[in-house]
Amino acid sequence: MEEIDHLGHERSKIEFDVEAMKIVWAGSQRALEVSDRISRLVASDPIFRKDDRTILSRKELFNTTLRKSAHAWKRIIELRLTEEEASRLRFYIDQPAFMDLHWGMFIPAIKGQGTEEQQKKWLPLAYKMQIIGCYAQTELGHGSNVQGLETTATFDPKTDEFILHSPTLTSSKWWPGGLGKASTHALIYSRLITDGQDHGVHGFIVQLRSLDDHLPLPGITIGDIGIKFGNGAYNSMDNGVLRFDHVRIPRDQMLMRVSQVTREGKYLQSDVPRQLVYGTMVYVRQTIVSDASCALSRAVCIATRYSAVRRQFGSQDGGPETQVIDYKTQQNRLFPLLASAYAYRFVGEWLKWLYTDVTQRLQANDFSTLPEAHACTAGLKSLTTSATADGIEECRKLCGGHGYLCSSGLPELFAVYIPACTYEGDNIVLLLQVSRFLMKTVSQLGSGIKPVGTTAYMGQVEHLMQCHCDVQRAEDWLKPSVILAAFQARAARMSVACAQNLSKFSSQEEGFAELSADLVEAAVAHCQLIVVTKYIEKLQQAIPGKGVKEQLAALCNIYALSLIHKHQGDFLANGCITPKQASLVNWQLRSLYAQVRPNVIGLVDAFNYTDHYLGSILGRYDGNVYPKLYEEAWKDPLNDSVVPDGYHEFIRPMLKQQLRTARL
Ligand SMILES: CCCCCCCCCCCCCCC/C=C/C(=O)SCCNC(=O)CCNC(=O)[C@H](O)C(C)(C)COP(=O)(O)OP(=O)(O)OC[C@H]1O[C@@H](n2cnc3c(N)ncnc32)[C@H](O)[C@@H]1OP(=O)(O)O
Ligand SMILES: Cc1cc2nc3c(=O)[nH]c(=O)nc-3n(C[C@H](O)[C@H](O)[C@H](O)COP(=O)(O)OP(=O)(O)OC[C@H]3O[C@@H](n4cnc5c(N)ncnc54)[C@H](O)[C@@H]3O)c2cc1C
Repeated sequence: MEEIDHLGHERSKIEFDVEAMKIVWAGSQRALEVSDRISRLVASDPIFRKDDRTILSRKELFNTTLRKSAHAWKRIIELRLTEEEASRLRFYIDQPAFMDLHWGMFIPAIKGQGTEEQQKKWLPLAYKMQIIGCYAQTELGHGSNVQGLETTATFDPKTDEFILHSPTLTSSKWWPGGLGKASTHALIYSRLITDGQDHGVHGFIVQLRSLDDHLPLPGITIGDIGIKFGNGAYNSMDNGVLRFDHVRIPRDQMLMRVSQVTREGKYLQSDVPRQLVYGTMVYVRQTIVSDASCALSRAVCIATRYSAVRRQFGSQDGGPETQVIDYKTQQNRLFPLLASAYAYRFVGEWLKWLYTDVTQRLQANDFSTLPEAHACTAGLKSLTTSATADGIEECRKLCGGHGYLCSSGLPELFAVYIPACTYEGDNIVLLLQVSRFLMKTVSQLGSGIKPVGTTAYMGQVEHLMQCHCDVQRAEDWLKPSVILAAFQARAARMSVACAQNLSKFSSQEEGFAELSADLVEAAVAHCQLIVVTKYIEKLQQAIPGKGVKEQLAALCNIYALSLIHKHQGDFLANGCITPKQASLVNWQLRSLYAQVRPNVIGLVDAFNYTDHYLGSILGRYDGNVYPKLYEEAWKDPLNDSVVPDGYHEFIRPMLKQQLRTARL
């Protein structure tokens, strides 16, 4: 039967080159080719099916994780996939798994914190999957406060070993993904003790399970921490609990790039800053920003396609009702999310560059950009994950009742995504790190130290404190210089206000505690400025393809102006814009929505997601929503029998009872 494209009418209206936009989204022609090929490979392989995931029991679900991971590894070897292709394969399989932690944290931690010798020993084993590793930092009692971890690694000079021990219940490792059932090894973060002296938290490679029968090694208690939020979702991951009872490991299993313990038990600190122990988190936070653009774009793709299919009200003379995407309220909720997905894509690209740059500098013993890399990764991770979690939920609501069905794909996407606001650093805790960085920058302004990088704008603080926005007509809001000036003035004024208020407290610590809510808002303003700046910089590059740059520019303006509208309290209270200018923002937004409206289906098609990856009936490429929703309902196990299993036991006696009561 010929397939009908129910969105064909929408596609016929698109005014730009969607294929060229796909390249921009993917990052390059080659990246698009890899993504396209691998996503189709996954979609066509029945082992990677996921449409039944929300109705599987926990054990069945975990079993599919093991089966999919083993099959993925087999395909990686058979097809001789490169590291990039293998990582795309895991991405499109789209099921959280111990492999994510093995490749995403265990290996990067050894690379970042291990000596050359340690890397030579452990990396080949890990690359060949002859060991499976996880990243075990968090404990039952401490997650955010890494310095508060309680697990101890005490050096025993007699045997040249460390003794790993969990002294209290709260010192139990708790949460690490892959720890519960799959990992054979872990990177354990614990307090290093030599000669009775506590040197703080360090990383150790520890074998947990036998490589022959997978049983825990002596002294190790290990298991899964239990079911998490939502059906399917993150429950495919074996987040674990682990306790040590005086477990011995050789001395050379402490990661020794940052500091060393000699054979004699002497503790030596190298020139490398101590914060490098936190380096793996910086790396992962950077990847999480790009992941946010993937998760948000996925939800937006579903909500946009469905909004073009769905019709409510407005039928005239028996004609079709109005597509819900044509309601201005729908556009006002949806289009800023579409714009955010693109904005996070570009800031994610930039952050990747920043991370690569800082890594190269670290290798050359230049640590000067580490504080900025920490602040940017922490802040942008926080900003993008919070907005994405909220955005996915908004997309569910944009799809009305059908968005609440698991077959819309949105409940599972939400459930799997929301812990991103917590893992790799609670979002508020991370914003407080950004605000510390900002307060330090402000305090150094008078001392001749010139702010650079993302805080360079603070160098013009005197101007930014008193400048006025010169918008007079709605179109003035389309000028990048006007947008940047408003965001810079807002960020600078909020930071300076915090710094001035901090100086009123007798100690910095007390001030930070009291003003933490304001400090978090100043950090958000700074991070939003970074996203807007990087988007505007992206538009200054050559971008080929008919109409592509114009669409991207419209989305950039929607992103920036919708933020000004949402946070107009900040902009008005700090005198960055006037009430009249705030109302002109809305006029301009409405006109931008009209400009992108004919193109929105093209803008989500440019994500190039397969129906398998989207996992949503509402977001199907062909828009054939209703017949497929109807078909899907009958697949529910409740519909296996016409009369439910419990009828004779529960329904029938109740009905009969009611009959007797009625006769009485
Ligand atoms: C539908 C299906 C979809 C399927 C999708 C499938 C895909 C999903 C797969 C996703 C996989 C994701 C897996 C997630 C795995 C999660 C792992 C984890 O969560 S690991 C644990 C992470 N833990 C944290 O992030 C803890 C947060 N806490 C901290 O980072 C720190 O403790 C702290 C920074 C908050 C505080 O540290 P402390 O030492 O107490 O700090 P100070 O504030 O005193 O700072 C001292 C000094 O150091 C600087 N600093 C701090 N951190 C860093 C750093 N990382 N790098 C560089 N510098 C750092 C700080 O700025 C201070 O500097 P100073 O100059 O002294 O001011
Ligand atoms: C799905 C998932 C996967 C994970 N995977 C791993 C893993 O693989 N390996 C690993 O080691 N860990 C992992 N974690 C643990 C994760 O890193 C921690 O949960 C996270 O760092 C937050 O720490 P916490 O749980 O201690 O939160 P808490 O710090 O206890 O936070 C509780 C509340 O207190 C607030 N708060 C805390 N400190 C402050 C402060 N100074 N100022 C103001 N407010 C504050 C927070 O904002 C939050 O609202 C995972 C967690 C989840 C949910």
